[in-house]
Amino acid sequence: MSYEHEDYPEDPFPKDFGYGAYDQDGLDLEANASNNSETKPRILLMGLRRSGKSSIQKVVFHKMSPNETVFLESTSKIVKDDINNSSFVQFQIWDFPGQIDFIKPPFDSDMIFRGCGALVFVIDAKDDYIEALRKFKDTVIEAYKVNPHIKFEVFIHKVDGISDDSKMESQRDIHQRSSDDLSEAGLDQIHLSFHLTSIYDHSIFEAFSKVVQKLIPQLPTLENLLNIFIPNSGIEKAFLFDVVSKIYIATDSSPVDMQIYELCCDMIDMVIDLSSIYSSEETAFDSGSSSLIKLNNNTILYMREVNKFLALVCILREENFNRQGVIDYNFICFRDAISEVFELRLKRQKQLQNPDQDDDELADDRGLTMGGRLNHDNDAAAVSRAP
Ligand SMILES: Nc1nc2c(ncn2[C@@H]2O[C@H](COP(=O)(O)OP(=O)(O)OP(=O)(O)O)[C@@H](O)[C@H]2O)c(=O)[nH]1
Repeated sequence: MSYEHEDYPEDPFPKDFGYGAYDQDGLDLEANASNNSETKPRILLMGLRRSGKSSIQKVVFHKMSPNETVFLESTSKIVKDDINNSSFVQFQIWDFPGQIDFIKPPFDSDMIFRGCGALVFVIDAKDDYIEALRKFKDTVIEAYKVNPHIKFEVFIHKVDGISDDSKMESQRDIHQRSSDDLSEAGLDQIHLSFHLTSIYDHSIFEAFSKVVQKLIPQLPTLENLLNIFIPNSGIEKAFLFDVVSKIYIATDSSPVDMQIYELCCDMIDMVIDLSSIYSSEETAFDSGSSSLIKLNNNTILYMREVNKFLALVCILREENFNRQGVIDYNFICFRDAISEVFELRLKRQKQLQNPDQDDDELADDRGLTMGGRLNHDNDAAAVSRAP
């Protein structure tokens, strides 16, 4: 993970300065559009001042403790953060200062929104949100004009300490008002999702998981693999975690129970903490990493490393763990399938960067997609071959 700043000059709006048009080295980013980091999907964090944007980014991606965020200073420049946790989790987060007017020059909306995958708009639920909704509407209208494929994600934030009833009421009201505003503007068809979040619990990780998942083109394949793996292994639920950020990049199709998700996050924290104490390696998480926790309700949490960045955490009934051999065998099939998806993705990325690649290589890729073991049925067969 790297961290980049884009310093504002003395005058925040000099004529030749468009937001984001230049990186910290003064390079013209548009001219460098083929540069790898610039072709990564971009997640924009926008919202009014002090709504909690920087706190979210620091807590989720930089392991800052929520209490420390009270000391964060107001953001005065766009902060770009490159997230390179794994081949699946690769994007840039741009944290915008709350005081920026996202629609008026010199804000270069064309440049900002064109490469954007998701726009996270943070609304402080503890504050009066009418002004925030007005800004949200203006931002969506402008962003949609430039890029109709953007996913708009509203985080109704700081809901800690608010009763469940008030949370639901705020969500209903914000949903209603923003949908009305946008349909008035003729934008009924946009992709709009709402999440109740707080940095003081796991809701922010859950919400970010959903945002990131929508940017992973291989998500349906990963979900299919999990849907095949689980019933054949006597497992109730499984999450594929990005270990560094604790966001889950895929899960099977059964509903997500927040308490189970929190237990899985805690398990990952515990494994990483213990491994860093006892491991002499630079990376505490390696191919031998696995962990088993028996809960007092006859349930087991079982974690296995998938690769350096990904872990599979499964929840199953204690009696089903008697057949650990089956689970481990099926897990190896699952892990192999994931690495094939990885390879395919890398090939595709190379291809995008080098569109002149010859046709034979293209044909190879198509063969892998159609005939490789990632084919749903083939994998079912592979998994059910388990002893
Ligand atoms: N109670 C509560 N406070 C939060 C939460 N998230 C952030 N805060 C607090 O909100 C304040 C503002 O947070 P920032 O992250 O600086 O807000 P920002 O949107 O980046 O602000 P600007 O940089 O001015 O645009 C800080 O004191 C945080 O501790 C949350 O989930 N719950």
